[in-house]
Amino acid sequence: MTRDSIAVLGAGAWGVALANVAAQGRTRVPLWAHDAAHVAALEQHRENRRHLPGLPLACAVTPTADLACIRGAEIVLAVVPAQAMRDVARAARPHLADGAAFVICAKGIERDRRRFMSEVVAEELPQAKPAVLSGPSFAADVCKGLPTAVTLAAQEESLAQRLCEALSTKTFRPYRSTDLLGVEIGGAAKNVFAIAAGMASGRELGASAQAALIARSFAELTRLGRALGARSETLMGLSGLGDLVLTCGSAQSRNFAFGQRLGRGAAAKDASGGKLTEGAFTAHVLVEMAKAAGVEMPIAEAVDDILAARLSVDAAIDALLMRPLKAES
Ligand SMILES: NC(=O)C1=CN([C@@H]2O[C@H](COP(=O)(O)OP(=O)(O)OC[C@H]3O[C@@H](n4cnc5c(N)ncnc54)[C@H](OP(=O)(O)O)[C@@H]3O)[C@@H](O)[C@H]2O)C=CC1
Ligand SMILES: O=C(CO)COP(=O)(O)O
Repeated sequence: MTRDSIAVLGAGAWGVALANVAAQGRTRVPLWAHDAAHVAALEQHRENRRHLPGLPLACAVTPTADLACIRGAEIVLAVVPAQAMRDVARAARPHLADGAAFVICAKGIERDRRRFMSEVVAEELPQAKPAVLSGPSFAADVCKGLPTAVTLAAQEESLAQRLCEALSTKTFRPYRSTDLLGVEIGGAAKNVFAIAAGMASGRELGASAQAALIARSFAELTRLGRALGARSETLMGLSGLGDLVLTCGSAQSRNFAFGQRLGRGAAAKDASGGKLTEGAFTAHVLVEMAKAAGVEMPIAEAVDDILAARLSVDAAIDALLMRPLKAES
């Protein structure tokens, strides 16, 4: 049986990790990067020294700066930062085959137009079948072949199943879903909550506070997800609770590490360490969406207020602790 052909857009840490997954059982996996110098470096070193040092590209992975590399691909994995997804999807439009699966692997919400990634793809790539891959999965873990499970959602269950088959390996295990929005909400929101968890760690608030923050973050995520039509089992699954627990509990997460630096007193503009922190881009639009849906998200709001310098970390902690006592929900 021939396997579906796969091309990957975006050659950062996650793009490389997923290209290596796709390379298993395939002889050629194009890996597109927007920067020709980056492509030359990938070809020369056979690794991404900036974003994923020490973890080599699989032999079948072919770096290229030519977007036409997606021509003929049955599955395209879109692994660029969320705020770049629209431009990349638009540029991909003339090259993408009719009916190809366009799998969103970014975790975030478009700030300017307040759109989920699946909405961006629907607007820019009418010929594509959108899908979403998300869940607890650090790129380095996946590249090292450590066991990982994710959710892979498409509108048609048969497509979700086909995508799971195309991407599963001995150690990378996708579970299928048809709840695209639920998967997207979990992936986008957990990055914002990971910043909050990192701040608590940076302020040394203790393990009890850390657990409370994760549980109350999950309550916020669930409230918003339900209001927007996500399914409970999705929110409680790998892409919701699973990724929230991973990202809020590990300094391996860039969002958590960013929050930790904020908690230790760094200014927001200096706290990323030069790394992509999707939660910082998503916090405000997430809060706006919650307000529009009439959903309370005090932890997400605190993160947004701190990032916009409307509130200090200590004032945000005090404000959260002084909220009126209420029933747990
Ligand atoms: N890393 C991980 O473990 C995981 C990441 N993700 C998600 O995957 C997405 C990508 O993250 P990740 O790969 O880790 O990030 P990285 O920062 O490692 O890589 C991002 C890549 O995208 C490139 N890029 C930046 N702007 C554009 C643009 N306008 N057009 C095309 N390419 C661009 C960057 O190039 P340059 O270096 O030139 O800026 C870089 O190669 C994020 O949404 C993240 O949340 C999801 C699961 C796991
Ligand atoms: O999404 C991730 C793990 O599932 C990666 O998290 P960070 O972007 O915070 O590093």
